[in-house]
Amino acid sequence: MAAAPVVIGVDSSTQATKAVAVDVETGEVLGTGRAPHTVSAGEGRESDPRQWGRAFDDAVRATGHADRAAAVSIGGQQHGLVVLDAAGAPLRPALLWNDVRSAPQAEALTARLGAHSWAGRAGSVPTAAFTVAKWAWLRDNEPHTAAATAAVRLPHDYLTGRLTGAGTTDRGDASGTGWWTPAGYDKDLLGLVGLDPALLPEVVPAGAAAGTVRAGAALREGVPVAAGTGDNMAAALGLGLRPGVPVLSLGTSGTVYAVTRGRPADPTGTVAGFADAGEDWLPLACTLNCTLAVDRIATLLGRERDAVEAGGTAVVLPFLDGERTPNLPNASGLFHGLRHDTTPGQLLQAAYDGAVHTLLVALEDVLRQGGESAGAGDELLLIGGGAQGAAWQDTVRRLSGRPVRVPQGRELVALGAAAQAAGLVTGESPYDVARRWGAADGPLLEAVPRDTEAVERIAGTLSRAAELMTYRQA
Ligand SMILES: Nc1ncnc2c1ncn2[C@@H]1O[C@H](COP(=O)(O)OP(=O)(O)O)[C@@H](O)[C@H]1O
Ligand SMILES: O=C(CO)[C@@H](O)[C@H](O)COP(=O)(O)O
Repeated sequence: MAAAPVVIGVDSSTQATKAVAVDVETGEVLGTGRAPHTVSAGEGRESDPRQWGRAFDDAVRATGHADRAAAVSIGGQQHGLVVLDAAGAPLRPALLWNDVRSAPQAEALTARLGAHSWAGRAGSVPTAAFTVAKWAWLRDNEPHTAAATAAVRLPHDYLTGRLTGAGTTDRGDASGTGWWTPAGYDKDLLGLVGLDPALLPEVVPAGAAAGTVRAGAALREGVPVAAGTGDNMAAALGLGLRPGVPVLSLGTSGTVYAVTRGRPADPTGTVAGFADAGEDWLPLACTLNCTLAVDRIATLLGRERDAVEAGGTAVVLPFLDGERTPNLPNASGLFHGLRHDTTPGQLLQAAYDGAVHTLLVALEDVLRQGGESAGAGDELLLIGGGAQGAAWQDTVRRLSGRPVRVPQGRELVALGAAAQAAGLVTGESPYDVARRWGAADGPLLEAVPRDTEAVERIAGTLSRAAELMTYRQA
C-alpha cells in the first residue's frame, strides 16, 4: 500500500522557525524541526532575512521528511518590512512588527488621512507595526536604501519567493501592510508614502499555489508551494476556526482574534481589520508585551515562571517594549500599588494579570467589530507557547470568567501552513483539511468567577498612568 502523502508547514515567527511534516490523511505530525532567529536589542527590532532562509532550510530538513514532501507552505510573522535589490538580495535587515521607531510615521499618516478613512479603506488605522509606517520610516531615515529598493516583501513573501523565484503574497498577510484593500493595492495610500505598486508582490487567491520549488532548495524541485500567510491567519487556519469563536494567543506577541464574515473597520485603531487566509476576515488586537515580557519580569524577580502567588494590591503594566494595545509606543514597564507585605510571587502574578488584561479588554472590541456575537460565557481557545503554562491558563480563566479550551494541536501556525499545502494535494479547502485534522480539540478548563476587583485595579492604574505611559524615558 502506498504511503499517504506528507506535507510540510512552516512558521517563521519572531524568535524561531518551526517546521512540521504532516500526514495529509490523518493530520498526524510525523516530524518537527526548529531553528532560532536573532532579533536586535536596543532601540529597534531587526532581523536578517538571510538568517530566516538558513533557519528555514535547517528546520525543514530536521523534520526528516523534506525529501518526500508533496507540498509546502509558509506562515510568517506579520508586517515586517523586507527590502530587496534587483537580484532579490536583502538591502538591509528587516524592520520587524515590534519595532516602534516607526510610531511618529504612523501618527503622521493617520493625521493626514484621518482614522475613519484609514479604517474604511485599509481596514485598519496604522500603528508603528504596520508595513506602511515602516516604509515611511525607511524613506525618512535611510532614503538611499528606499531609493535602491527593487522589491518590497513581507517575511513570508520573502521566504516563499526564495523557494519559487516569484514575487507573491496572500490577502491575509497583505492586509497587515496598510496598503491592501479587497479591491487590490490602494494606489492613493501607496502614493502617500511614495511607494511604486510595481515593487509589490502579486496577491495569490486563497487556496491557489504560489509556484513550485526551484532547484537548489531544501525540498525537491517542482514541489507545489502554497500561498502561505501571516502567522495569525495561519493559526486560525490550523484551528479550522469557525466564525465568532474567540482565540487568545500567548507568544512573543499576545493576540486576540476571531474569524468573522463581516469586514471590520475600527476607527479607534484597537482592532486591526485583517483578512483571513480564506475568504473571510480576522479582526485582531495585538500586544507587544506578552510571554517574553512576563518571563523577563520573572527573571528580574528571581522566580520560576509558574511561581506566582495570589492576593495583594500590586499592579504591573509590563510594557517593556512600549505598547501597541493600548497604542502607547513610548511606554515602559510600571509597578504600582506595592505595600510592605507585597511578595515577589504576587508581583509576578500581577505581571501576568497586566499582560492578559489588555488582551481581554480588546477581545470585546474584536467580536463587536466583525459583527459576530460570542456570549460572555462562551469558551475561549488558548494557544501559543504560553498556553502550556499553568500561570497563563489560570490568569486567563480568572480575568475572563470564561471556560478555556487548550487545543491539542501544537505549532498551530505551522499546522495551518501545512493545511494550505495539503489543500494543494487533495483539492480541499485548507479550513476543511484543518477541521478534519481536529487540532482545535483539547481539554476544556471550566470557568471560574471573574476577578472583577483585579480587573478594576488594573484598569484604574492604566487610566491614571496616562502621562507616564506617553513619556519616553531616555
Ligand atoms: N510551558 C510553558 N509555560 C509558559 N510559557 C511557555 C511555556 N512554553 C513556552 N512558553 C512561552 O512561549 C513563548 C514562545 O511562544 P510561541 O508561540 O512559540 O512564540 P512566537 O510568538 O515567537 O511564535 C516563549 O516566549 C515562552 O515564554
Ligand atoms: O504583529 C502581529 C500581529 O498583528 C504579531 O502577532 C506578529 O505577527 C508576530 O507574531 P509572533 O512572532 O508573536 O508569532
